[in-house]
Amino acid sequence: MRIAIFGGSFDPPHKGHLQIAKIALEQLDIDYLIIVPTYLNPFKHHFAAPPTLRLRWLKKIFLYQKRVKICDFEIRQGRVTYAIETVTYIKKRFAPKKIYYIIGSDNLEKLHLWKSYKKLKKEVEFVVATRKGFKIKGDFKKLLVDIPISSTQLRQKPIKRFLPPIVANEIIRFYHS
Ligand SMILES: Nc1ncnc2c1ncn2[C@@H]1O[C@H](COP(=O)(O)OP(=O)(O)OP(=O)(O)O)[C@@H](O)[C@H]1O
Ligand SMILES: O=C(O)c1ccc[n+]([C@@H]2O[C@H](COP(=O)([O-])O)[C@@H](O)[C@H]2O)c1
Repeated sequence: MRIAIFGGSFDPPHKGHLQIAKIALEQLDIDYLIIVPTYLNPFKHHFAAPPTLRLRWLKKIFLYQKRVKICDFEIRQGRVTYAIETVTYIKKRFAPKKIYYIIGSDNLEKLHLWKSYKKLKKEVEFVVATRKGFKIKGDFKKLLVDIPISSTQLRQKPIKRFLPPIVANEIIRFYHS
């Protein structure tokens, strides 16, 4: 089996994430895309929406996509979880032949600081989604994403057109009422 892992805070999920998933399924030679919401990103200090709510939004969004799995491994840990732990778990659970790990280009600058980076690099092939304002330095497989939105912007301001329609109202209610 060949898979791609797409980890993220998804606080909230938005159309940039949807485009990454769509392009990954179209362009990477994978059987499954495994989306892994964080409990808390190792480089962040807090989340706004609780982990179980972010998990629920993702499950709703991808309900009918058979090649997408939402993995609650990190959320079940109830603490900061490192990508190397998640990869180790996924290797045991699915025994994949190939693992891609998808990140946006904004995450590239600090990628070398991820826990056990050297080991991680041997276990996975990083794939980088383009993001306006963040150049891609290095030789990575790329996903050409062009949705100029971030979760930060959506926490500050409700912009419905950038939200996944099925959960848009719920998300706006959570952050803005
Ligand atoms: N619009 C986008 N274009 C390309 N990559 C993106 C985009 N939005 C998120 N990503 C990437 O998807 C992954 C998950 O993103 P995350 O959930 O942190 O969203 P975010 O919009 O970056 O959130 P925040 O503003 O809170 O940092 C990260 O690797 C991030 O770089
Ligand atoms: O493993 C690490 O050291 C590490 C450090 C920083 C970020 N990550 C992961 O990178 C993914 C993207 O994070 P985020 O918050 O930008 O969506 C998410 O799955 C994080 O857990 C992982």
